[in-house]
Amino acid sequence: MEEGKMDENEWRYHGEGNKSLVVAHAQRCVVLRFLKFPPNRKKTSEEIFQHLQNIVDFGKNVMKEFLGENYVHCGEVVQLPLEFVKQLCLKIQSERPESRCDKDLDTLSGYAMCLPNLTRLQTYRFAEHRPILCVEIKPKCGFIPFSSYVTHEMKHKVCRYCMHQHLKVATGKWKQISKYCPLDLYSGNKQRMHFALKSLLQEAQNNLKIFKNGELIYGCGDARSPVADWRELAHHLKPFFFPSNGLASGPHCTRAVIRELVHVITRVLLSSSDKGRVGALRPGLRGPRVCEASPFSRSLQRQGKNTPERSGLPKGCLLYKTLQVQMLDLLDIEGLYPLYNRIERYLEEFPEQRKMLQIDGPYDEAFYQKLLDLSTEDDGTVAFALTKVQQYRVAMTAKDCSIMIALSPSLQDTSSDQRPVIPSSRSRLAFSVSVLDLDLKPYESIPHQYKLDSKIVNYYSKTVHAKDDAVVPTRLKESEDCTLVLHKV
Ligand SMILES: O=P(O)(O)O[C@@H]1[C@@H](OP(=O)(O)O)[C@H](OP(=O)(O)O)[C@H](O)[C@H](OP(=O)(O)O)[C@H]1OP(=O)(O)O
Ligand SMILES: Nc1ncnc2c1ncn2[C@@H]1O[C@H](COP(=O)(O)OP(=O)(O)OP(=O)(O)O)[C@@H](O)[C@H]1O
Repeated sequence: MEEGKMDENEWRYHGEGNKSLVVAHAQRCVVLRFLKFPPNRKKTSEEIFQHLQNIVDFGKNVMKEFLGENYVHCGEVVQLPLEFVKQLCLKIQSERPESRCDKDLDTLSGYAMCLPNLTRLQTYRFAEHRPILCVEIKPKCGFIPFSSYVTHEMKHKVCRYCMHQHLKVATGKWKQISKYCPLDLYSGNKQRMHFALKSLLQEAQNNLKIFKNGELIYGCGDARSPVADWRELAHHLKPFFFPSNGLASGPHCTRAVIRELVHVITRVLLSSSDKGRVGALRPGLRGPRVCEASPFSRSLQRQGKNTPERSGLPKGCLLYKTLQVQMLDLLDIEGLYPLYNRIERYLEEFPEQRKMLQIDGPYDEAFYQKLLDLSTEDDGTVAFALTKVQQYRVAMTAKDCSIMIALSPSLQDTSSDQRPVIPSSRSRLAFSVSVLDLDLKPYESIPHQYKLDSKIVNYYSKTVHAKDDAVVPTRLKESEDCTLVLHKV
């Protein structure tokens, strides 16, 4: 990056989350990722540099090890001219969703991360004119806790995502409950995965975005005003998936194109890359494979089938690896919180030890090695508490990351396209899979997680489950066939 020649007009607003804002270069396949902070919570430039460097180091030394070289793009910290950042901030302000404007872009430090633009990933000499489709999925936590510290029985039956949905709707974050259940996506069972992906397409919330040639074409621009127009989406998808039923327009064509998308994404998600040392992580215990709140499993229950066919994920695929990292949450927040308190008490007595405990980094090889200790026998030491707390932070990071799938028509001549390909009705699609938002969750957020967990479960138990016993839930009427739920257009 030639910092002296930075021109804000060459960059455009790309997207943002709760903690960072991303701008994309108009021509080159790179993005800048800036940190965001609540107004008045200003950090020093040195603190911001260190925070960003920690993100890069954590990606390199921990997440690349767990998830594999090919899936993780760590980027680098760059220093930008302050005038450029100031002008850029002014330029993009009007494009920011209102719901994200409670935090301001950091314009004072001049530091940002420079990363490949994963929505336009051109790693292997793509022909410039070839369209690129990119599907971003934030799958969230894919397992039901198996820890014996769990006190709420409901947590052994219903997954956190499905419970949280009800609280989110009650607090106005989203308008309606999604039929998506992460356990369906992580099941490895194609039928369940198709159902999960269709559910995401029906109610994207912040779990699904689709980009075409780097532009957001589907999913949430603004968290509070999602648009779900399948006809328009199908129109965008036609260069990639010509409907196999031969129809060029109309609702049947739309549905056929969407179905193709779902099938291709499922195949890509099940594809494997052998890299990554996730073999080192074998939590062993597993909770139930099915969430009782998932409309898919409810539908099976009604048909008298209690558990769907076992499929399981192939060991090399990104979903499998991500799930293994999520399962580093061995004790659940209920078992973890007392250990956090043990560290807090220790730090009260020996505040100078914080650095030595590596709570705020460095996230180096030594930090990674300690994460591999999966023992759950508490010997009462601070060392044990620390290992479990750090594993929990890493697990929470994997529960909140996103998966980016880039698809592009492949040339017939395979020698010029080294990426793996997947057949579709229109052409063969070269694809790449990456993971993003791998910022280690802060130590300080543990008390918040503890409170939130209890709030989610209590709300679900008191309101939803009580009602559930009495009446059939509105989200799943008897007539609904879960395997074929398609949005009417
Ligand atoms: O707690 P959750 O499950 O609601 O997850 C938060 C996300 O909400 P979601 O459930 O995806 O709607 C939340 O996403 P949104 O800002 O709501 O889009 C953030 O990703 C948040 O992470 P952080 O505090 O920014 O590091 C996430 O918080 P963490 O719990 O991952 O720290
Ligand atoms: N390298 C990248 N290439 C393309 N798009 C990206 C890249 N990194 C981030 N984005 C886009 O920017 C959005 C926000 O980025 P990111 O998820 O890192 O923000 P965040 O604030 O850390 O998220 P969260 O709300 O989960 O804390 C992503 O959802 C994605 O659409």
